[in-house]
Amino acid sequence: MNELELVKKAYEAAKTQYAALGIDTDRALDKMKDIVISVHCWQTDDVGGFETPDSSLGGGGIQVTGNYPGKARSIAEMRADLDKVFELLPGKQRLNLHAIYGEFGGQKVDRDQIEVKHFEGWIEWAQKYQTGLDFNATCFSHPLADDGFTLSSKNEKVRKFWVDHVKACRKIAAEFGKRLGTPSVHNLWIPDGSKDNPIDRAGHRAILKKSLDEIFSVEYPKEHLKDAMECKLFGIGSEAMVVGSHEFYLGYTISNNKLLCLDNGHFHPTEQVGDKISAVLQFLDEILLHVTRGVRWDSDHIVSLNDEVLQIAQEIVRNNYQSRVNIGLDFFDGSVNRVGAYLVGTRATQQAFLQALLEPTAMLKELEEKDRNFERLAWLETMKSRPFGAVWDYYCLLNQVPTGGDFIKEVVRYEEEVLLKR
Ligand SMILES: C[C@H](O)[C@H](O)[C@@H](O)C(=O)CO
Ligand SMILES: [Mn+2]
Repeated sequence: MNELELVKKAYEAAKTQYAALGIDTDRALDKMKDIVISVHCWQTDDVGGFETPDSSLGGGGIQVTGNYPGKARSIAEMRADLDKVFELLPGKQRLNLHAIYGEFGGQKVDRDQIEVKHFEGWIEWAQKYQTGLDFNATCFSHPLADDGFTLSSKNEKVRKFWVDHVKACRKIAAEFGKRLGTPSVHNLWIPDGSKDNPIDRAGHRAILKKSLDEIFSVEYPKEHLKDAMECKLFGIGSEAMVVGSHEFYLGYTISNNKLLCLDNGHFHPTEQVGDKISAVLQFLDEILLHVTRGVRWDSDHIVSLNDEVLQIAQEIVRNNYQSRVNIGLDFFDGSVNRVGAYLVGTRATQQAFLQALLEPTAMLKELEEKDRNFERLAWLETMKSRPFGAVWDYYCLLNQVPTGGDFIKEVVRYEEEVLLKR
């Protein structure tokens, strides 16, 4: 029997096993179409950007470690890597850009001056894939971010510069949405915070609120632009206070009908974003997720199929929140093959959703409502050993991408032929 036949045969057996639990595997596979992941561009080059030839991530409380060969050194190399990633991922995904990835033609274009013309190449790239683009202001790796405050700065020149930058970014994102026919999510994360206990937390938060009000005074149609803001507990150098904390942005997004971005590396390690989704969606129309893997801190490790990610997927699927949750990724590991990093992390996220779709939710809920909680737990444990892998492989087969571990040899081949020659 060849590999193709094996995958099909295993799927048929799995389909029968799941059907016995009331789960329609074909329907689950069809529902995977609603799980569109916004793949972040910044794993290709360790969040360096291409504003100048020597650009690198600087400050902002985030860090890339590792010096594995093959980092993208230009937008052309970045697109080649992303093409490889999109070629090997099942389903149709989106791309998430940062402002530092414009094509500036060797000119110094400061952040408050960027325009849609610098991103035409990305619009073309997205048109080729018939997909959407999301966007992020880049309020770090810049001399005017060096003292730790941007939109909440008490220095009016600094504050104004960043207000203008974010305004420019929203304009670009709205144009993406308009031209590509799918709203662009613009996410705002700022590094503002303080290493030691500040006296005037309130002052900085009032300034941030004022800056946001100024930024959002320019309105765009919802079909073109969705505005998200990303909260954080602490960063390196902002251990004592982050201005844009969870409470701050939760309040702001609820009051202003915006999207809250929940990055699962941005909370105390015992807090679960999976638990927060149904809480905040009682008050917000939509949210954005940054799916990542924090190891002891907000370390942005490559996503793996762990309980945390599974809980996020389960909460979305169980509550049918697919249309209200925008799924983004946020990891950057410079210590391994970066194309491989994307494939492991994105596929793990997709697998979490497929597992969630293969759950007998109605039966589990009924057990819970009857207080039969031993049975609820026993079924949850039993589901872990159901033949999920056979359904995943079949999903890959349907999408004409490698099944099982076959993507690994393709990544290794690309490394030998392309990445190691850089
Ligand atoms: C590069 C991203 O904007 C950044 O990782 C942000 O989303 C974040 O999570 C900062 O900690
Ligand atoms: Mn993030």
